[in-house]
Amino acid sequence: MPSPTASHVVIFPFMAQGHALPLLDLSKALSLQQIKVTIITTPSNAKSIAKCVPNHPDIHLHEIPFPTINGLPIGCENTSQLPSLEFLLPFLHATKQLQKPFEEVLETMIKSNAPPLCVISDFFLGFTLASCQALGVPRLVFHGMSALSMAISKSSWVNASQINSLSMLDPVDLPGMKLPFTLTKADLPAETLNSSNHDDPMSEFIGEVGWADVNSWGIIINSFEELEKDHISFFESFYKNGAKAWCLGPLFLYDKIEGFERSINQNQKPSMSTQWLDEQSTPDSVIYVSFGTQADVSDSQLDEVAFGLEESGVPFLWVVRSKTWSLPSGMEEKIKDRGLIVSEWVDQRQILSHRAIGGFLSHCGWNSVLESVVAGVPILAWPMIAEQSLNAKLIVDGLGAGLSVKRVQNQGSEILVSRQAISEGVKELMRGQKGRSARERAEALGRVARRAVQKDGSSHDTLSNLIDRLRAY
Ligand SMILES: O=c1ccn([C@@H]2O[C@H](COP(=O)(O)OP(=O)(O)O[C@H]3O[C@H](CO)[C@@H](O)[C@H](O)[C@H]3O)[C@@H](O)[C@H]2O)c(=O)[nH]1
Repeated sequence: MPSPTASHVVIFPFMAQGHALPLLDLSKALSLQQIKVTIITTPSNAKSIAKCVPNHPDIHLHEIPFPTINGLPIGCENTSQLPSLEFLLPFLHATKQLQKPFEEVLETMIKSNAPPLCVISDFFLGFTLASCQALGVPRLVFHGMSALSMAISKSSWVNASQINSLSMLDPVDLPGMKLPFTLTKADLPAETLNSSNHDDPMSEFIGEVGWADVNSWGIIINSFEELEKDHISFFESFYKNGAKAWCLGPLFLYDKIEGFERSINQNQKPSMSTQWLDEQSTPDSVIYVSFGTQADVSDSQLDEVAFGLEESGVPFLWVVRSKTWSLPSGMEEKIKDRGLIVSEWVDQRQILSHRAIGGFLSHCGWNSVLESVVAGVPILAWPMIAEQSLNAKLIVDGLGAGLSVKRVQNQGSEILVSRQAISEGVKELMRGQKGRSARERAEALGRVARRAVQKDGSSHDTLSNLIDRLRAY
């Protein structure tokens, strides 16, 4: 049992940028509340984490070795290093072997009279619950998604047999849930409809970590109450033992709070993207294009993006992750005065807040959605995998802060977006009336989001309440 004076939290992020980054920002939020943080991670992830968390006396990294298993390339310690998403399941199974070293870290803390107030660990690291329960430490689970998406996913998992009898574009009604948009079966993450398929290994894994999820002490949500208040109690109803959901976001805003700005070397040259954006003299004139860290986009689809951006006539900054793709021939010459394509990691938050950026063609990962909204940048939504369709529906239909790119399902399962659809969507977002009104909505929402983490804001107060509850546990 943690002592009432303990002021120490253990954070164990999943090894994927979209999941880890918000928890690193949470460590900064906690240290602002005089809470010490130990971040548990593996050696290669520790190197990138060290670049993101400031050199702060209250934030420590503790490394545990990543296991070597058959079916996973050696040295692969982060989903961004996987050759393709096909390796995700072996990767997820490998992380289960982190249980023993994780438990040893907790045991050492307890033996040395420094038990943590709680462990905050990712949904995918379900094994942490058993260790926490055995050692009497509360586990808070973190999903990286909004409460709305989580509530829809959990309800669809429970109601899968009824939903499976519908056709893809039929509206889905989830009992007890008030949705801010019309939901169809096509919007739902594939795994959520597989709950009764015991032969599907991914569903089996989700079922396993899902059990640990609902038996956790609480849930950390990277979102803010003003956005989620209509779904929180429905979401909490899936949890046992009265677990509470704590909306603490947008967590990345803690990165900007005084004392925690990522250390910037004054002599360091601005990045190529920043230099290029600085040269764009018209505010809101450039569209930023990025599809996150997980989705695999085929080379032929990337060709369509290139042609679509070129046809739109709109200046663009595009981050491409593919190692195999190159620009179609003749394209470099056509776009050289109007577009910048980069293949390295960029500071997306900084880019979105640049005055030249006026729109974001995005896959709608939840972090990107939050970062765009906070910057007052409307989204051209192109969801690809996981719960991204739900985020896209929320931003476009629920909040009016974006537009949808037109997607067409071809004969196979691939969804193709044509160059015309990209060009039309980009032009409407950047220069059309619908884009203008989406920008106004994004700006208004951004103001609410920023207020949430300020003193007396909803997320700020919720964090203080959470710490009080943990101290009283
Ligand atoms: O060059 C880059 C690329 C990405 N990022 C950052 O990386 C994060 C990416 O997160 P997100 O936009 O959520 O995309 P993914 O990592 O692809 O998202 C995964 O994780 C999300 C959070 O759980 C889910 O919503 C998505 O469906 C899932 O694919 C964001 O903070 C970006 O700012 C950069 O800073 N620079």
